[in-house]
Amino acid sequence: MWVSAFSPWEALTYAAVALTGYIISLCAYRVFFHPLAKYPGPLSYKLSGWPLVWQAYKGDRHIWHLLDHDKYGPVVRIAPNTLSFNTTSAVHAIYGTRTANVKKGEWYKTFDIAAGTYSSFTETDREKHAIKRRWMAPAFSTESVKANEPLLINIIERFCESLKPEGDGWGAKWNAHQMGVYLGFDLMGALVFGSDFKSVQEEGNRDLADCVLPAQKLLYWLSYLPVASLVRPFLRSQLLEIVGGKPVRDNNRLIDYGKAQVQARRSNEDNEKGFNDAIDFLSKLAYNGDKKTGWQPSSLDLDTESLNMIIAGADPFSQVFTGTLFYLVHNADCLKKVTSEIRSTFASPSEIVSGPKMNSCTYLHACIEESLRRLAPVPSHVPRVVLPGGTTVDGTYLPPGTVVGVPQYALHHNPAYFAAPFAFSPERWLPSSSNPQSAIDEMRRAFEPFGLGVRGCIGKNHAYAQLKLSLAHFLWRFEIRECEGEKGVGCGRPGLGTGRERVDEYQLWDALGAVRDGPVVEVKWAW
Ligand code: HEM
Repeated sequence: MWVSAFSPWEALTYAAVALTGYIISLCAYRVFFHPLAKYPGPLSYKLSGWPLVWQAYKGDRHIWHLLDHDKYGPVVRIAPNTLSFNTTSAVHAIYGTRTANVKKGEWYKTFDIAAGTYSSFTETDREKHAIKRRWMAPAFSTESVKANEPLLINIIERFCESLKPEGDGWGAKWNAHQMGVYLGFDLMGALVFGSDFKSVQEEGNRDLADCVLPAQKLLYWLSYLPVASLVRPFLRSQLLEIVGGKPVRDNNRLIDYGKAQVQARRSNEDNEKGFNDAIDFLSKLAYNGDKKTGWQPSSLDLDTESLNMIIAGADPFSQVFTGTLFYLVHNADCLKKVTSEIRSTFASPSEIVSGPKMNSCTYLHACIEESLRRLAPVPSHVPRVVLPGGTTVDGTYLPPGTVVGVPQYALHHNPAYFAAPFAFSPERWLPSSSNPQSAIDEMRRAFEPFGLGVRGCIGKNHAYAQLKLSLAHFLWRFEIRECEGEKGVGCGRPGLGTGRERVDEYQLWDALGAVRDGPVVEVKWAW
């Protein structure tokens, strides 16, 4: 009866009016009455989360964070419910304190769920995460780093061997980004699975290593979709393989490789009886649980964690290894200093191991720190959600449900903390009469390439060991230069996009890690 009071046309008109009214009220609420209404930011960010999706899709989020902080100040509203801070006090309040009333939120849930469950990286429940972190700690201890070192050195030496030119002159050109990806994957394959991928040496073996970045890029922008929760259940489906294409298939291939490895461990009786002395992470994790609670990992936990470790470990390593080479070939003085330090410290490659001699290479360490600062390997805001009861950041109360974060790239280039922030200057990390230790300590508070606190990087010790060993072995053996005729690959340039004009800056396209290219280099045996 009631329905017949309206013609279809009238019903459609009323529905359109109601929808328009709803959208106008929502916009007005978000701009004028929302609890975050007082914070500055572009109008488009206040109205909707779609600008973030677009920035994530384009890989430019970190650049927009930096530009927005330059324009609007230390706190910017980057989405209706999200604030970005650019201060040391905020980074410690949000990530660094065990008592911070925040947790990882829904955003993380898209990443490795296709493998079956949440990993230590994506688990949002604080208790469950603490269990996983205790379970994984032995694999990431200092002893474990030392025990794995011969394995890593073997892979690094093979990497150097495969780059060695035939004669005394300069060898064939190679793309440092690509070779860095293969080295990173080979190192992590050995650590996580005990596998010898040989992706550096054999082109036919590069299939899996080539999967990491495209898969990460896809998951990154998908995770920002306002409808991400609707997409998640389909991540492992054939439908998404058709719609998402190669990146989805790549992600699934990585998962399948991990699953096969887990199954091999699970069906190995020696392993089960504890007879296997393999030191790879998976062997360590497969038959150990959390001693405190008695929790034991399921096969799904292992599938997911192995995927997580290979991605979380391989890509940032490659990024920093290649990025350091980029900044060294573009800064001849730094290259000269670091090579002479390495060659005068170690008499031969067989001496290049972790220990007092490596620790004495302070310039090498400073070059790595400076690359970590410039690259900011996880360059954008990684979000935390405020829990019931709210929290206070930089003197302002934030209500429960607010999403907060500090973008690494913006913080690492904040002139309030780093003088000449776009200069590559390892010297800033070394004490001298004009650079007292107290100033370095203060600067270090704004330096967070591995994150901070309970959700900070569990692989930090492994990462430093891998970076130092790889760079020291490589630079001991080789002279390196950018290839004539291929100069500028990886550099910024006018016309490349907003914020990408600096010619001496290694360009990253943010994908939680980062897509990048070059430099194209050639090497010569140094001895
Ligand atoms: C240069 C190398 C590396 C950098 C810059 C880096 C950076 C980071 C950052 C910033 C986070 C926190 C992310 C967040 O809050 O969302 C993180 C977490 C993590 N990283 Fe790394 N990482 C590196 C190497 C590694 C390696 C080698 C491994 C494994 C062997 C690893 C495993 C992990 C794991 C498992 C987490 C999650 C920790 C948790 O939430 O408990 N990372 N990493």
